[in-house]
Amino acid sequence: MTPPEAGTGPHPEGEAGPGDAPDTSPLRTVLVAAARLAHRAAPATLTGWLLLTVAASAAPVAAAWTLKTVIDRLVAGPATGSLTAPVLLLVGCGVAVAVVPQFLQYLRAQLGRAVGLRSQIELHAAVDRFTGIGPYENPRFLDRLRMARQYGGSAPVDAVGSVIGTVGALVTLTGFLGALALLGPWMAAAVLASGALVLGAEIALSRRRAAVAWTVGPVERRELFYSALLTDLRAAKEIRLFGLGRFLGDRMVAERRTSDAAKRHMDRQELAVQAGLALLSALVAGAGLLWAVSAARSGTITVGGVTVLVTALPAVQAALAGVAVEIAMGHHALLMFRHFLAVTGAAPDLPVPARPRPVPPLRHGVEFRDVWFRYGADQPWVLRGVDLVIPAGQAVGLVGLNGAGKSTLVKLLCRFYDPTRGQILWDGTDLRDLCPRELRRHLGATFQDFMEYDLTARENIALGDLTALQDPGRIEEAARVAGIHDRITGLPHGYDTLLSRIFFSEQDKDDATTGLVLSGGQWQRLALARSLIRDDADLLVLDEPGSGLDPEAEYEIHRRLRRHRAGRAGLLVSHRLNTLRDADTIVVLEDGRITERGPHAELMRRRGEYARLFGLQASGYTTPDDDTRPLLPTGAVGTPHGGGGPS
Ligand SMILES: Nc1ncnc2c1ncn2[C@@H]1O[C@H](COP(=O)(O)OP(=O)(O)OP(=O)(O)O)[C@@H](O)[C@H]1O
Repeated sequence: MTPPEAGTGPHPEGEAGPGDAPDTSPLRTVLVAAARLAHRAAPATLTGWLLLTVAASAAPVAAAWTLKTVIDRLVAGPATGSLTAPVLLLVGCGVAVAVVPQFLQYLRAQLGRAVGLRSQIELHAAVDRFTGIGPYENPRFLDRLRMARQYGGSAPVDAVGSVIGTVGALVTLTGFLGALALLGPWMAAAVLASGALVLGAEIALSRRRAAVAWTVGPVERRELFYSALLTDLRAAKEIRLFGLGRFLGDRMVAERRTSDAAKRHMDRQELAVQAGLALLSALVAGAGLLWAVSAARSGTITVGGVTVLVTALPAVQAALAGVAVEIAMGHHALLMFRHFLAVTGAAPDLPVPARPRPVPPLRHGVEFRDVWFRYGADQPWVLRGVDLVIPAGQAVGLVGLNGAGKSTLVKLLCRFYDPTRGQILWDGTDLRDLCPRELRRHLGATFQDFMEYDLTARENIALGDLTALQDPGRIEEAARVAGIHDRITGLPHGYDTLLSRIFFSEQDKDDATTGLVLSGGQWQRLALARSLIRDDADLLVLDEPGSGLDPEAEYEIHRRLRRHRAGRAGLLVSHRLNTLRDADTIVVLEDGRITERGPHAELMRRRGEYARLFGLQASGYTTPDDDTRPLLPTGAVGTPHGGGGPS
């Protein structure tokens, strides 16, 4: 059989996956999306922030002009009018300048919290929409996801804040620039020119900052990986045993040095540009001050005019610099927010029909029809033309060497990926035409790399079907079949014992029973119970369900599972061939191809790969002199017996 030419998935091989598309959406669109997110999160807070900012920005301008009036009236004498109203206005402006920033700070923090929460909800909803697990294996997508999580909450507030800040700065700027233009037009022009320079430089810097953040992303991810390894409990044993602490620590430090070097280079560029701009502003302000003093001496402007100039000059410069910084910050925030939009707006990883067909209870079986699969266009074929039927009510055992493609076949069956070529049919309907969520409700599955949840024993089991949370009977029944019921009832709080090393609350600290941890095999039984809780599952998929169990426990569990499986389809993967011997059909997968199939006895008679592996395993357990009869029950792991057994 020759391999097919191309993929048929939603992202034909070689094309970008979800969230992979380059960042090309116009910044205006990104800004509108950021403002909409902020508005969805806290509309009243956003409006309050905008109004107060305008008020706070107008106050210094009003104060400067009022001060000019007060000084000019003081200099000219009482005949020029009363001082009460302007002084009261001056006091009012002073109070506003002092108090409003505190409220602004509160409103910004409040908006930050609301947007942070909203963005987390929307991000997780977007990720939850992915049907398969392919995106999690795409490093580019993972980087984007990390950026989306990091900036999804803060970037919209920064972006909207920069617009509001710019509006505020423009209010101040217009007021003072008017004063400057009236008193010294050339000075206004010089200040504006230097402001434009600052603005251009800040935007260029912000582009550069965003590019640096994106390039150091993978470096930071590797650093995090090494750092997490160094503090991971599971890694701690090997790290100590093999003396890897220094080696991993050095790698972590090397990655940090690389990212630090890139950031330091960026900081130095920023320092040089900003120091130059600050010097330019200082020179312009100095020249303006000299001119104001000499103009007052010659009587061109009044003393009040000088005060307005002295206030306006730095205020205009500060406002211009403020506008530049706000725009640059907003620009940077928008560039970062694109990652969030790329994730939340990502195309589906696998195609889901607009009107999926209902998933009926399995009546005939699941069929793999000429299934070819590889993880990417540049990867080798993992499954090569697999034809396989798992009939309803029957068990199929799947056997093969490491890397033969067994777990991949299981992943396709759960529709975590679609076949690159060929079809998987549920009672004749392509899995791609069914609703994935509904399909999975018909499956019970235990994976090789099962999860250990830091939750109570009850929750650990009920996660397989949340409706069971209120039904202790179902949880206990699943635990019994998985052979973990007795162990759980012996725990300090029975099914309510927290299985975790994490303290979830302050009270937990004083509870000696918190932090209880099960053995590997016991965790595996819990995972098995989790998949068995779906008592209405039509298809049970067990990928190495007993790899962590002792032989007696595995024998016992397989005996119970046989009863539990009765009437439903099952796909059982195991390297311990003896546990599969009573499957209706055993299938041997070699390098992605099915090379043998049939019941145990027939395969043993055929003396092919299955018989060879079975014999190898059996001879590893017994020697001609061994007498195992009293030690293990009939049919237990490692004591193959019966017709067709190894000779
Ligand atoms: N996410 C992945 N991306 C790329 N290649 C993968 C991925 N997962 C598995 N593979 C490759 O696919 C092949 C089959 O792997 P699979 O896990 O299906 O084998 P298996 O038969 O279950 O092996 P084992 O008995 O060791 O569990 C292997 O060569 C593996 O390297």
